[in-house]
Amino acid sequence: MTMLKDPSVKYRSFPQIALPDRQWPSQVITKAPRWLSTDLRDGNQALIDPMGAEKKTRFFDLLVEVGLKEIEVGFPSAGATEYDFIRGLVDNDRIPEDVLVQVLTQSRQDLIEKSFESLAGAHGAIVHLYNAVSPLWREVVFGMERAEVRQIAENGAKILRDQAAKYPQTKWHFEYSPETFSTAELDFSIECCEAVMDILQPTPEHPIILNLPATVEAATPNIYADQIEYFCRNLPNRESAVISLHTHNDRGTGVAAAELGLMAGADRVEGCLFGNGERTGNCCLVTVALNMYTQGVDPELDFSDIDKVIQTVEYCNQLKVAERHPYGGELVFTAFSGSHQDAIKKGFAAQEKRNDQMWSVPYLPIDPADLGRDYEAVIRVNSQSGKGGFAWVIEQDQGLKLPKRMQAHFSKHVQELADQLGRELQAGDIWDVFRKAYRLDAPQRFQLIDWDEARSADGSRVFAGKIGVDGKEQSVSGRGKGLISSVVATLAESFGLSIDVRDYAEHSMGKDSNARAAAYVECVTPAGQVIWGVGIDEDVATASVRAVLSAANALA
Ligand SMILES: CC(=O)SCCNC(=O)CCNC(=O)[C@H](O)C(C)(C)COP(=O)(O)OP(=O)(O)OC[C@H]1O[C@@H](n2cnc3c(N)ncnc32)[C@H](O)[C@@H]1OP(=O)(O)O
Ligand SMILES: CC(C)C(=O)C(=O)O
Ligand SMILES: [Mg+2]
Repeated sequence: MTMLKDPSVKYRSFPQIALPDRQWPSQVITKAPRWLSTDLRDGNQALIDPMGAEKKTRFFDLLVEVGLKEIEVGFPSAGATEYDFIRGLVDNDRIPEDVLVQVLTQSRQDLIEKSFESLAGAHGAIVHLYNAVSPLWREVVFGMERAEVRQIAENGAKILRDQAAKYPQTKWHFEYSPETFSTAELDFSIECCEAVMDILQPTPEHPIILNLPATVEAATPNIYADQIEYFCRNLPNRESAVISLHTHNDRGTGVAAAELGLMAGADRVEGCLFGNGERTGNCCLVTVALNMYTQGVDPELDFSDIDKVIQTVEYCNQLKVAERHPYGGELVFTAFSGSHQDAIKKGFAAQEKRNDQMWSVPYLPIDPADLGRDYEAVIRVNSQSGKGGFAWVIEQDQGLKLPKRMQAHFSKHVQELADQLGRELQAGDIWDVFRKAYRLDAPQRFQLIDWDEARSADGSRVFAGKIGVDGKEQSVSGRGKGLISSVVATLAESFGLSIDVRDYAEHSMGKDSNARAAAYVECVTPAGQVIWGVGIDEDVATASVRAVLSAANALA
């Protein structure tokens, strides 16, 4: 088998929805929807090894901590593991007052009874009934016509109603999913939902949740939005229903579909953290929530320690969160490439200068600190990196703020090593290159031992130093207009070294009393060779003497 030249002989395009006056494209998401996590149900049913009680409990606690108020905790009729976990939550009083747990059931008497039994005694709970409604499922799975499929829903709804009456100590809520909604005829989905509503008699005060799944994502997300808007506009007694979205990610647009579905009038979103779930997964709740957050809308979910969330999710699912997963992936705030690094570095500097709260840094749609991430990993270095990146790393790692022109000079050294090693460079690698490139480690030909300075009546300065020259101490001196020029003069007079200082910069490293200073000199030889020297010392003046000697050592 190979891919077909004409796939239309095998696959049909999805038909457009007749909704010429659609309103959703001009809507904006301005508030958080109701969220439901189905990690412990849809997510769990898709795992290689479904969670046991210990993992489910950890996940449940995490969801509560993140702020989920509706949590689908399982499929109680699936077996003892599920049932016991859910009963345990109730019996051990693990469900906070403001949290509703939800369970899923097929429309079968024994399964529904088991589901109610699992939750009886909870302060409140949602029982979620589903049956597939689309033509393929009707034909292949049920072998039924429309009316018979609607009857499945009606039968289930009646059992829900009767079971709820049997356990009056719990405040029951009902959810109905016309499973495969997105591939079904809209009028038939509405017909089934209406039939269920007729039996369960929801009111605006006690509405039913109608969950409209893209069980298998089959079209572009605008089609799903059209379907949701059409459904909302044509459902009788709309005000007695909470419209819920349940998207899957088969085409990679589960999040987009949920967002457009909200614009189309939905009230609630079902999904999983980091998009676990059947096949390509459910809509990722973290992404939808943080997309909202980066538009200035409070999602009412807290991901301020996202790494902790990931740790628990990975442990419970035994699946890794991908490195490039929106917001959570290990690499999503990391730039390796030079032009991105340059822009980010400038962005941080501009942000600091502006000193206001508005976030506006190139290539970073969100402040990593809001998610509990530090800035260390924002720039990482390999052969694709540029001077801004190297300078950032050395500033973060060593507190050295290289002058702009020196960054370009240093860059050549780092690039050479990156190409040579063909791997990412760690901060330690870059610091090694720096020390070597600017001759910071002994032995060097000229080594500063001690120095002093005197001022003459004419304002000139006399540098008097003890310098180790090839390991032997030598007393030398020279006169200049300032400290640096007097050291340059000393080098010329005592060793015949001729250099011109073209640029000089210094800064303190750190703020406390142990702070050191760094000095940088850009020198030119009579032959036009450009040399950078670096000096680091507790004393700023000594740092500049060292910087000149570091340059001189390049000529030694
Ligand atoms: C889109 C979704 O995610 S739906 C949720 C899916 N999740 C799960 O299935 C996980 C938990 N499921 C289970 O543990 C089991 O499937 C159980 C306990 C629910 C049922 O087990 P079993 O009855 O042994 O098997 P199975 O699931 O194959 O049942 C298939 C039968 O249910 C029928 N069925 C399927 N869905 C429904 C439904 N929503 N309502 C009523 N009957 C249904 C099928 O038509 C089929 O009937 P048939 O035997 O007459 O052909
Ligand atoms: C049971 C339903 C809601 C489901 O998971 C789906 O259709 O994807
Ligand atoms: Mg699903």
